[in-house]
Order: sequence, then structure tokens, then C-alpha cells
Amino acid sequence: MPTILGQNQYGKAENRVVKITRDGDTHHIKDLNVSVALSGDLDEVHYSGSNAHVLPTDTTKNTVFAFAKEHGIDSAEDFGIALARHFVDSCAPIGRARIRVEEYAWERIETSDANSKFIGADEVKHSFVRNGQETRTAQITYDGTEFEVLSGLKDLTVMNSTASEFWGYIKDRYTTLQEDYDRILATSVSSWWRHNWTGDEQRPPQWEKSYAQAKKHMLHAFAETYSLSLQQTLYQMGSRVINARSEIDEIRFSMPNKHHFRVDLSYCGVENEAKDGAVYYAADRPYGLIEATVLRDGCEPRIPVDMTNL
Ligand SMILES: O=c1[nH]c(=O)c2[nH]c(=O)[nH]c2[nH]1
Repeated sequence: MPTILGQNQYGKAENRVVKITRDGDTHHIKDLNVSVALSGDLDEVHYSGSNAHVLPTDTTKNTVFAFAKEHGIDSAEDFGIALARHFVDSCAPIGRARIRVEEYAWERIETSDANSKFIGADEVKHSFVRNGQETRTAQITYDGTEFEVLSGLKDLTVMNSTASEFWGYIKDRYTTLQEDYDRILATSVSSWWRHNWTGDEQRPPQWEKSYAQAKKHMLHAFAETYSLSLQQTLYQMGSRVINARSEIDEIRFSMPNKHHFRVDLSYCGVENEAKDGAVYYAADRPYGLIEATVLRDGCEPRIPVDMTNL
């Protein structure tokens, strides 16, 4: 049977690069997991094994580490943009580069001045604890003409211990769920959002600030929405980000409903009402999975539907 080659891409995945920047005694950490995927005029390596158009994945790995040293890492997005531009602009057979980045945040450990003297410093400025909140993500794609910059996060776990109800849904012969007028709403947010910046001629967003603001608006909307469903909360979170941040046109969420079931304690004659402060069973599976995109009116959806499950 004749066959032809379909979509293909290659590169070094999961380059774990840690860059320390020293500002006197004060150190700064950028801790990234960078994956490179290149595509272009690469039929021959698949058909005949000719490597004439292949930039080795080993070289793509070396480039990641060299760029971290030579250019530093201002933000995941800046780093991805520099790498994507380099691979496409410096290597003729490569027509498109996609750089995916996960960033792990570190927080400075605050110490007492007195004890710091033991290591000969007034204050320790080089000790960090891994931040246990979300993992930041970015994906930069460049085709030689336009950039697409997606930023995101995953594993941002949030809970409202009240101000959530769920009732008025379809009931059929399989329904056992009781309507609930005071429930826990908890989820682990995965989200990607798309910036409308596409290239050099416009001023790029300030990526670090944009990320912090997007996360803040998401969290505030989660906290401030009186929720009748997780779907409604999701939409409020997306709308808040789009309305507050002019550089973002589209945001997609994948949010598992981390169910907390009020335990029926009637077996020992104990009431367990939400209003009195209840005991819940935190179920880990199965979970409702609520996913949706929120768009600025008039903008095209471009974030792939399954992007949030990476
Ligand atoms: O917020 C919710 N949305 C649903 O669609 C749903 N379905 C369900 O069983 N519980 C919930 N909760």
C-alpha cells in the first residue's frame, strides 16, 4: 500500500534549565522545563533517512541552555520567543517552531537577621522554598511571520467553603443527586490564554505583569462569584480576565469539580448540616470536568480544545 507522510515535528522535550542570576548577594531563580518542537522541510529524513535538513535534537537542547546563559530568562514568554525566532530564522529547512515552557516558582526563605550572621551575611538572600501553588505554562509558536503566544497555568487548586449551590438540573430515572443550596465548590484550574501580540512591530506585553494580573483576576472572580454552577463560575473567571486585560483575547479553562460530599452521620444520630460547619468526604474520582473557552466578542477561537489537558 502506498503511504505518504503526514504532520511531523521533532525536537528535544523537557529540557530542565535552571538559571541563577546574581545581583550581589541577592540571587534570583528561573526554573523551567522547556520543550522544543520543530517542523518544516523534513520529508526526506522520513522517506530516505537523509539528515541534510535535520538540526539535531541535541543541538536544540544545547541552544536552550546557551540562550539561558547568553540572554538570561526575563520571562517564560520572552525566552520562548527568542528560541522560536532563532530556530526559524537561522535554519532554512525549519519553517515553524513551537516552544512549550513550564515554570516552577520559588519563594525566598525569610530568615532572622541574627542567625544569618553564622554564614557571614546580614540576611540570607540565596535560599528558596518551592512555591506550592500553580505551575506556570507558556507556548510560543513562530512560522517566520507571526508569533502566537499562549500563557497559562495548571494545578491552581481553589475552594469556596460556601456561596455555592447546585439545583434545578434535569432529573430522570437515573438521578440520585440531591439539590444542594449550600455546598463546597473546589477545583484545580488549568487554563491557557492567548495574547493578541503577534510580532515585533507592536510593543509586546509585559509578560510577568500580565501573568500575575490574569491569575489575580481569575482568583478574585472565583472568590467573588456566588455560584449556581461551576460552569457559571468558569465563565465569570474568563470574562473578568478578558475585560481587565486588553492584551488577552481568548482564555480556555479545564476545571475538575472536586466533589466534597456531606457525610450522612445519621448512623450515629449526628446532624451534619452545612450551616453548622459540616464534615465532608473529599472524593478524588470520578469528577465532573467542566471546560470552556471565553472570547473577546469578535475574536476567533484559536486555542485547541484539548490544550488544557497537557
Ligand atoms: O457545578 C456543577 N455543574 C454540573 O454540571 C454538575 N453536575 C453535577 O452532578 N454536579 C455539578 N455541579
